[in-house]
Amino acid sequence: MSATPVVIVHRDAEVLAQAVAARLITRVVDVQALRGAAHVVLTGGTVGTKALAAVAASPARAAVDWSRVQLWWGDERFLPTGDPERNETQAREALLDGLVAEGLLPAENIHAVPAADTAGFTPEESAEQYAATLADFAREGADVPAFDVLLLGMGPDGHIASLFPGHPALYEEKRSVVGVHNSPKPPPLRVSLTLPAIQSAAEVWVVAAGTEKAKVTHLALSGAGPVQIPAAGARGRGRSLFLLDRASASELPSELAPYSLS
Ligand SMILES: O=C(O)[C@H](O)[C@@H](O)[C@H](O)[C@H](O)COP(=O)(O)O
Repeated sequence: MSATPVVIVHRDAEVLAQAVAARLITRVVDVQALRGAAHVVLTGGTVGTKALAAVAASPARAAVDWSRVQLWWGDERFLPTGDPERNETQAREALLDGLVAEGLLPAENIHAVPAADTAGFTPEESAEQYAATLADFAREGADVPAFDVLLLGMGPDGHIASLFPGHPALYEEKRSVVGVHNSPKPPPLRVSLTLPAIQSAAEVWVVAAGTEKAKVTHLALSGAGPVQIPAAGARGRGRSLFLLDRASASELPSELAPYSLS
């Protein structure tokens, strides 16, 4: 796990989304120049979805070889296929369906978490199926693919993916994916990558905006434990980034974001 996250603060949520999009395109282009294929883990939430829309609108997206990008999700809301509240549906609308329609992204590169109408009746069944698909693409000896970049939104309580403060999923050490019940953020049933799966990624980027995230951003960056503040466990093997707007960074002491705050 990488040590100290790098904090980058942008003027507002709009600029943040544009900057995340530019950074994502560049990261995928760099990975593809080295290895050809890239594994990208998407997030639900406002900034994450806005960033995908910004990728869709960017002429630089043509620099990516989408046929060699495998797309995953860090978590999913356990709802039927096509439900507008599914993270998959929102990402498809923002970016993925357009890329597929243009013939750039093969539909089979989109690895959605199995929906409530296809996975049987429980989030656990969906989690098991998703874990099996991840394992199919894993490197030898691992249970998930070598994620090149893993995006995470962050809730005002410090949750990332569908890992909520104090929930049993945070203690999971073996499985890569778990079913989640009683989520405080609707809907109550969800499916989530676990911390070990998240922390196996080469790069983990937390994207957050708004004053309601300011307190928890500070806690996540100042030594809190991941059971109390899951975002404190948002660390990649190589690099961890907190990509923020000024509002969410407003309670950070200047030593945590020395150059970006105005
Ligand atoms: O399915 C979800 O709801 C998430 O993936 C969740 O972890 C989200 O990313 C955060 O709650 C931030 O969401 P906002 O950016 O909308 O606050």
